[in-house]
Amino acid sequence: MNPLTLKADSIELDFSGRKILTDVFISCTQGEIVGLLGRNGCGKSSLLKIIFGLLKPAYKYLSIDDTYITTGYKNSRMAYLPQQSYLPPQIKIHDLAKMLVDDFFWEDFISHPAYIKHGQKAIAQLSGGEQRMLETLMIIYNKADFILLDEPFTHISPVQIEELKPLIRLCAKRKGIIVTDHQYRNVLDISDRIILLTNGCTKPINSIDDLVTYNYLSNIN
Ligand SMILES: Nc1ncnc2c1ncn2[C@@H]1O[C@H](COP(=O)(O)OP(=O)(O)OP(=O)(O)O)[C@@H](O)[C@H]1O
Repeated sequence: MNPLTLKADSIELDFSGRKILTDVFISCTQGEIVGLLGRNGCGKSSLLKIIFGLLKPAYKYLSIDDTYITTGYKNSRMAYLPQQSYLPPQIKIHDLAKMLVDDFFWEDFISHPAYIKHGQKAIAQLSGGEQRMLETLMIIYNKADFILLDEPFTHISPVQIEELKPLIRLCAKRKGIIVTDHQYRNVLDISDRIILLTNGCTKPINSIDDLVTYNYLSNIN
């Protein structure tokens, strides 16, 4: 089957007259990971919410394989990891996973050390990092064609980030993934392409020097 392509184009968002997004184009094809970088408050989370359908902008054009779609969440085309934890505190990980994880990935999920250790616990019994790891796994192992990840590495310790990155890469063999995180080196590591959001506009990044040119990095370190 041919890989599908998600496109988000001409997005315009303002909050109380303050322009946040003015000239946005981002695409993602199944099989690739697109890294979305940008300074605090530039609109990365807003953009992912618009694509998923949680935030209504003044204007947007969203399509999958050039067919217009109204929201990403409809028909389970997309799965979304929000910046803030989304899990209901009293539900057991195993029960949530049964609803979220695709059969294709079930064995991978239940053989992960985080599930083996915490699968029978309720969310409220987990630390912030344990929660983040499990909610990220449940999203990347969802059956959706496209995955939107807002800060998957936050609260996760370095060793576990190194374990998580190859799993995200592996999932991208079947899915298109858009990921944003302030741990830009981890984003660079796993991404096939980088898009920078700056002054409301998206800029394709061709080299790390571009990140300095656009004032995302102060120097290359
Ligand atoms: N519901 C809202 N009402 C008003 N302003 C908002 C709302 N949500 C976000 N904003 C503002 O819009 C801008 C973009 O916010 P957003 O959360 O998308 O940025 P971000 O790039 O994800 O930031 P960070 O990297 O700090 O998480 C910010 O200035 C924020 O204060």
